[in-house]
Amino acid sequence: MRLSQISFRYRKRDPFVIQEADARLVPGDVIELTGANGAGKSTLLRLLAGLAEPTIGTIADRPAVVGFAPDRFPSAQPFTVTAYLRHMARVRGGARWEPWAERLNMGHLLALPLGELSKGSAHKVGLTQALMADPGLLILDEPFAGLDADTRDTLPSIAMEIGARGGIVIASDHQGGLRGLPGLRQWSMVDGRLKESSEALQEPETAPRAGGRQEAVVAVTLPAAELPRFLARMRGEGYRAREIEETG
Ligand SMILES: Nc1ncnc2c1ncn2[C@@H]1O[C@H](COP(=O)(O)OP(=O)(O)OP(=O)(O)O)[C@@H](O)[C@H]1O
Repeated sequence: MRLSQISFRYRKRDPFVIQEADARLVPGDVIELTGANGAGKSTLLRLLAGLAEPTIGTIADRPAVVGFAPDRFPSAQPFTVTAYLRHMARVRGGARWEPWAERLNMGHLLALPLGELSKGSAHKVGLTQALMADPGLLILDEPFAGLDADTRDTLPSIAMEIGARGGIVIASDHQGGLRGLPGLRQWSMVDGRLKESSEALQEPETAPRAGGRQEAVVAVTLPAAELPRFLARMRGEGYRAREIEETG
């Protein structure tokens, strides 16, 4: 999936909220998006999800199935959690929501009306709805906000699993909930500009450069078609691995 020089503003004459963002996302990427309040994170996520179109520039090769868990789950709907998830499963062509509800510790919530849920519980409904369709692109807006401790611990492994089977995961996060995941890409929005930290590709400053060094960075060239499987395998073995350049 590729973002080519995308800029976005909500209305003509408004200032641009996103300015000339360029990025390439490949299967297996797990990305953390940070930035100050109002920096444009939610806007960028909505553009990635296809819920808004860039004012300028293009987004190409978006995976066919997108799961999106918004910052504020719209809980003012007259359904119980079960009725809502069943409905969404039908819309998603018979997707299975029950295993996700179990994994996200939602048993005690299923009979409750959506309107009675706390922010964290409503967020779990949003997560289940986003996960059930086995998305090729999973977009999570502040997924850790208000979550209970067990679910906070579960979410990074879910993100890794989706990456390992060739999906792309991007989550805006103030809380560092995905930090420490091998190969995590770190994006930040600063004054409407998208920046990527290249931390994952640098040797730590503390690592001696020769002799008994602790880490090494290697480049591997391989057929493009094998990239998702290769990245997933490396990450599965605990290495930080990501694509660094497009060749040919
Ligand atoms: N529907 C809208 N119409 C007009 N302006 C908007 C709209 N939604 C957001 N904005 C403006 O766009 C800018 C970026 O907002 P956005 O919600 O994308 O930021 P954010 O980084 O997600 O912030 P937060 O961390 O507070 O959620 C802000 O100045 C905001 O006021």
